[in-house]
Amino acid sequence: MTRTTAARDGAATADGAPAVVLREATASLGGRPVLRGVGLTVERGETVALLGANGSGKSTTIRAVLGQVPLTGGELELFGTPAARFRDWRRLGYVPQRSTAAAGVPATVREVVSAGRLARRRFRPLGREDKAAVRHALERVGLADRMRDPVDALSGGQHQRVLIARALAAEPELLIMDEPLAGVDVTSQDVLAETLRRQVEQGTSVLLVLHELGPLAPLIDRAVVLRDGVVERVADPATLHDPACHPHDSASAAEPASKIGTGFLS
Ligand SMILES: Nc1ncnc2c1ncn2[C@@H]1O[C@H](COP(=O)(O)OP(=O)(O)OP(=O)(O)O)[C@@H](O)[C@H]1O
Repeated sequence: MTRTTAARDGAATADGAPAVVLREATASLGGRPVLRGVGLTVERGETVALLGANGSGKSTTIRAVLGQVPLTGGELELFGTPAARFRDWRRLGYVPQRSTAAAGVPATVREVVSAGRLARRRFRPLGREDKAAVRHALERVGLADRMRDPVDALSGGQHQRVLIARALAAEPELLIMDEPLAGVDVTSQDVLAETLRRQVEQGTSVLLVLHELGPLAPLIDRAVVLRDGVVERVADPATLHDPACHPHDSASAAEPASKIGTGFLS
């Protein structure tokens, strides 16, 4: 069964509403409008990339989906429920930008990943099933052998893998990631791509902010390109390397389209 078919079949189940529907969403930060009418849908089982230049509103959009930035207008629905009534936040997993998470925290790899399971347990002690989920998540990202190490002893790419394992340990139905490849070497990028591919195969919906498509390109179902807080374009994966997808990328204006395959809006 193809991923698309799986998603379609998922949509036929009782709980088949899209993972995310954002309609005409507006939001302000520091008194300034940052989102100016963003529309975005992530169907069940779909992987959607948010692209756009620096400051276009990508992180703010996903923070709005996570309920961290209040909407001043428009609508947000999660799994078919208006955000104001949505309580099942454990269905969402979040991988923040690396620089903002777990830096300087005196914790082991296992403790950080276990934290991803705690919300699901409503902060009761972890049971056998939880511990197995933590180990499984660490195996997924190739760090099972480092679980007793302090997170501060890891490289940047390994650190990123820990944050992804933390989100995976909660077994989310929707995984939201903010620039998961930023500052990550090619080997770790490949590990992350493989981890994500297996997750998507199991039906997880994914919304992620990217600057570089890199090894994640084959996983992307749709790319939503933001500009100045509005959706400038929704691109089909087949056109992702089309220079028209990123008209504000100075490199794309200067180089032939065939050279743009390795980067996107960067
Ligand atoms: N806490 C804040 N207070 C005020 N303005 C903010 C705040 N956070 C972000 N902004 C502004 O909101 C706009 C959108 O920021 P956002 O982080 O969503 O952009 P982005 O597309 O994710 O950018 P980047 O690619 O640089 O990460 C920017 O102009 C930014 O300066």
